Amino acid sequence: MTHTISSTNQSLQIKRKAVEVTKDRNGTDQILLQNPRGASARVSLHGGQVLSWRTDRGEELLFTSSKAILKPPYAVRGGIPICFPQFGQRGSLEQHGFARNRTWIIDENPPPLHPNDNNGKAFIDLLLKPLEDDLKIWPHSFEFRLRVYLTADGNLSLISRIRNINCKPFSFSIAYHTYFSISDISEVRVEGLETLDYLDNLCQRERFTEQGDALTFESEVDRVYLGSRDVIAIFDHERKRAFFIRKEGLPDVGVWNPWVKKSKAIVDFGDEEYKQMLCVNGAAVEKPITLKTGEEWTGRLELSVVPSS
Ligand SMILES: O=P(O)(O)OC[C@H]1O[C@@H](O)[C@H](O)[C@@H](O)[C@@H]1O
Repeated sequence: MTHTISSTNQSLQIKRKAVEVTKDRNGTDQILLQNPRGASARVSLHGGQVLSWRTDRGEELLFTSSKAILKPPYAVRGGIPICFPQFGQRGSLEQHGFARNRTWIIDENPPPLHPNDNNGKAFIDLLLKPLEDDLKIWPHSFEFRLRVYLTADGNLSLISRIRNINCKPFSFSIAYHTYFSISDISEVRVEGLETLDYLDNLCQRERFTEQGDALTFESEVDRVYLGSRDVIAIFDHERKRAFFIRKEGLPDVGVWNPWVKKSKAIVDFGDEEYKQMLCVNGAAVEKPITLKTGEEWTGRLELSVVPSS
């Protein structure tokens, strides 16, 4: 970052690099995205995981556990791990698939996206291809391209393109496992899921229908809401702000908070940290996505934060 004094009005101008690549303490590349107003996002090549998203006032919007294991191949408990090619335990793979545990690369020459998606400088393109060991447990040749993009307004956008590379049709599920930072789980409500059916992981995935006007929290929640609208909101009354989750190609929404007992059983999670985080995940779970040879799927998630009463 450089600081310069403008000769005309003597005001302090701060010039930031839109994209900077650094190394974390394990030697893994991390990419810092910054927009001209000072909002930022940090992405690791480990897991293609967004680790931080900050406002122009430097306020962190994503939760990371104080007990997170910052050593590959573990996924960091926080930020936005990507669950692919399996969400949860619905399949033969380890929970949430392997993409969050692999090293991605920077895609220097990605195929072009829709022009609007290039409208700015603060973005990075990542690429994951299967390793030989991955093909043994999931024998499908794919390319997973992920663009992480910080807009001029400070919104965080994730665009995924998954392609079948010349192999038999395959199916996958996917989720952006987003750990939102909140003031207190008892003070938040989620809107946009009312009247939807959901599968309850706490009751062997039994199907229920959401009855309330908005979702509030007073015990463990582990659900997948089915076929939701494309905008979901999380209102944080104490912090007087709301997150908006806009999604395309991701019909379902995972909602997870481990509450008291489960928190104590998770090694990389503090006993009391369930109060400060809520996972609301744009996902395609119930109906897996099938790609024939040469076909590509695109999914988008855009996160924004606004003041609210
Ligand atoms: O500990 P993991 O593998 O990151 O998973 C955390 C949670 O992720 C949620 O999405 C699942 O629905 C929960 O059942 C799970 O406990």
